[in-house]
Amino acid sequence: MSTASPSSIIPAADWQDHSGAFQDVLYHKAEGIAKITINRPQVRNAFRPLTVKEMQQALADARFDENVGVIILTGQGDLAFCSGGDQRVRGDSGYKDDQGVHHLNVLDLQKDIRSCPKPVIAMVAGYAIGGGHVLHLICDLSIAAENARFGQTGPKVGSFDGGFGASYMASVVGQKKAREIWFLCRQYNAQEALDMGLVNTVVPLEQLEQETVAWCRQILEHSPIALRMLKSAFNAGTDGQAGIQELAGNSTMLFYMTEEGQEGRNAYLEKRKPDFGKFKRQP
Ligand SMILES: CC(C)(COP(=O)(O)OP(=O)(O)OC[C@H]1O[C@@H](n2cnc3c(N)ncnc32)[C@H](O)[C@@H]1OP(=O)(O)O)[C@@H](O)C(=O)NCCC(=O)NCCSC(=O)CCC(=O)c1ccccc1C(=O)O
Repeated sequence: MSTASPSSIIPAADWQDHSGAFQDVLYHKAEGIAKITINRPQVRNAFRPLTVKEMQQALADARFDENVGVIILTGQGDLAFCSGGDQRVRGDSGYKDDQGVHHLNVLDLQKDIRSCPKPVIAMVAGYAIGGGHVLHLICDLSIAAENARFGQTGPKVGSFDGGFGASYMASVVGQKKAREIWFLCRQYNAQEALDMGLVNTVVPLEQLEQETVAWCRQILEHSPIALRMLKSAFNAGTDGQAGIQELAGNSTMLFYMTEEGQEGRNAYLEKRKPDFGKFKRQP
């Protein structure tokens, strides 16, 4: 079983361990909150293909667990949220797994986070750099500790994220700032990140989880369907056809839940003509 290294962040919930056989990830649940923690502090929580695969598995579990309403994504320890792809296993066309197969599977994880119908909150202590910065960026909310530092390194290390990392970043911080972040590869402190709208709030390191869990508890008081619709509505504006598909899929789900939608199914199964005449045409 995975173990956690010491941290000065005060635990804020009675977390139950669901890490199972995960090697690179810790996975906990409490009070309707799922917490996915990248557990590779020795490399500032850089991800390798296995890390990403386990994060996808944990995220899928959280998505399909009816008792979970909100998901926290974080990194183990005080020093880093995530420092991006593990450069030690970077091959010539992606990141190598134990079999030597090359992956860029963090792109799949990004899509999973965007399309998860539950709010995903990045809880950031220390560095969120490179692909790690993109991970926090694409979360619905980001809560930063005072020691958080943000930035891209792609053009320095021979990489770039031309997907969410470019266009979605520009929609969050503006075109000029996004180009500055990528072209100059500077690091930004938590206050600077707050000022440019990259994070929602900044708190002392020790209080990071308390604040994040307080936000989760407040979200959990609210309508799951309203939250789901809002997330997909926000994504529809930024995530292209995939974003529109999510919003449309949620509309279909809501229609299935109506008597009118069910009349079509029932009529088919009962081999009769559907009676849609009994339903009002709303103005
Ligand atoms: C994060 C740092 C700024 C932290 O600095 P510091 O606190 O001084 O610690 P260090 O002494 O540098 O690091 C400690 C220890 O960790 C190792 N380490 C840190 N980061 C990595 C890493 N990313 N890979 C491998 N190892 C790492 C470091 O070497 C040290 O080990 P020792 O054994 O003690 O030497 C600083 O560490 C730093 O700048 N790190 C590198 C950041 C970086 O450039 N990351 C990669 C960016 S590229 C990327 O993430 C691509 C991701 C991707 O898969 C992708 C693919 C396709 C499209 C888009 C993407 C995408 O961007 O998402």
